[in-house]
Amino acid sequence: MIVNINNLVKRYDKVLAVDHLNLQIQEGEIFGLLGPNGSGKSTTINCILSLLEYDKGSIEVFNEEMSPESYDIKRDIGVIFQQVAVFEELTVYENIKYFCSLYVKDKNEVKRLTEQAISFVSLEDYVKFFPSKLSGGLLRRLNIACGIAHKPKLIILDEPTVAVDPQSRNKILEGIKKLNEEGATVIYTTHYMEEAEQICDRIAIIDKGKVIALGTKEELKAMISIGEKITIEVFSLEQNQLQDIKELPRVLSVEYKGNLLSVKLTKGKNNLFQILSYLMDHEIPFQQVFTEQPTLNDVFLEITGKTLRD
Ligand SMILES: Nc1ncnc2c1ncn2[C@@H]1O[C@H](COP(=O)(O)OP(=O)(O)OP(=O)(O)O)[C@@H](O)[C@H]1O
Repeated sequence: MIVNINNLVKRYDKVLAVDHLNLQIQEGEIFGLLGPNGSGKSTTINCILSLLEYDKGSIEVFNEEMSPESYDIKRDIGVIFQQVAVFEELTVYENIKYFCSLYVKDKNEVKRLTEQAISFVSLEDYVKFFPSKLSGGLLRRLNIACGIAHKPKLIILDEPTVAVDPQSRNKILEGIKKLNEEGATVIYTTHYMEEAEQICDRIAIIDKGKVIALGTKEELKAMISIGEKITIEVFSLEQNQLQDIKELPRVLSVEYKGNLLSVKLTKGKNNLFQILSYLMDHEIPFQQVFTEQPTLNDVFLEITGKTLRD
């Protein structure tokens, strides 16, 4: 067990930010904390790091109780916060080297680790740049390189891709996967469900300071009734026909808006076939057809009644 959180409660005056939260994070996993803004992700991270005092509960990191003075534990943790924290007067290379040398004494080792961190976030072409000359995405990549250069066993990233361009976002996600393959355990907070699906081995969905669902993405999707979403471009549909489709086997809900018929169904064979057969039997013309698996947003919606991106 790398992190063990039991019954964590954290209040800010009247706001209950973390509400009896339990989490056990295993060695070697990329663990996602997925939840909307204000759900308590950053507060949980700050409690894990003992940067915040909490009201109740216990937190162990590497099987030891975490406290503000746990310097040995903190040495093995790399944290990347949302806010970029680098030195403006140092170049990309010098910044990473500086942060690495806070933990590593041997100069050759610092050089090797600095170069490796640069390659992890693909900043090879920018080593001589000063931070003020970097785009937002490149700056975030530099921030990450500074946090991971000393090869921590546990890497915590708090929403590292918010407002980052797609190219930098992909580099960041690829870098995190590489670090994990090399042995680091990763805690990754995000409100982007696609990212959680893309890189996380297990995901805790958080809402109002509570874990409302936990598992692999497959396990989470199996918790809900929706198995498939079918969307068909249909140009004219009568109310009674819509009702007929609603009554087909396994159909959970039907919506018809702007020439798009959207049908949610439970898992089953021939879901698409039965809907297309109905349209053809009734000589209802249709064009484009899409089918989708449920997303983590559907999981969130079914459990909480609201979407992840309100
Ligand atoms: N310093 C603070 N003082 C008072 N309330 C706070 C403070 N920090 C956070 N909160 C509140 O605690 C709750 C949890 O916030 P937190 O920042 O942990 O959520 P989050 O999931 O990380 O959201 P975000 O992605 O927006 O940072 C929210 O209601 C927030 O307004």
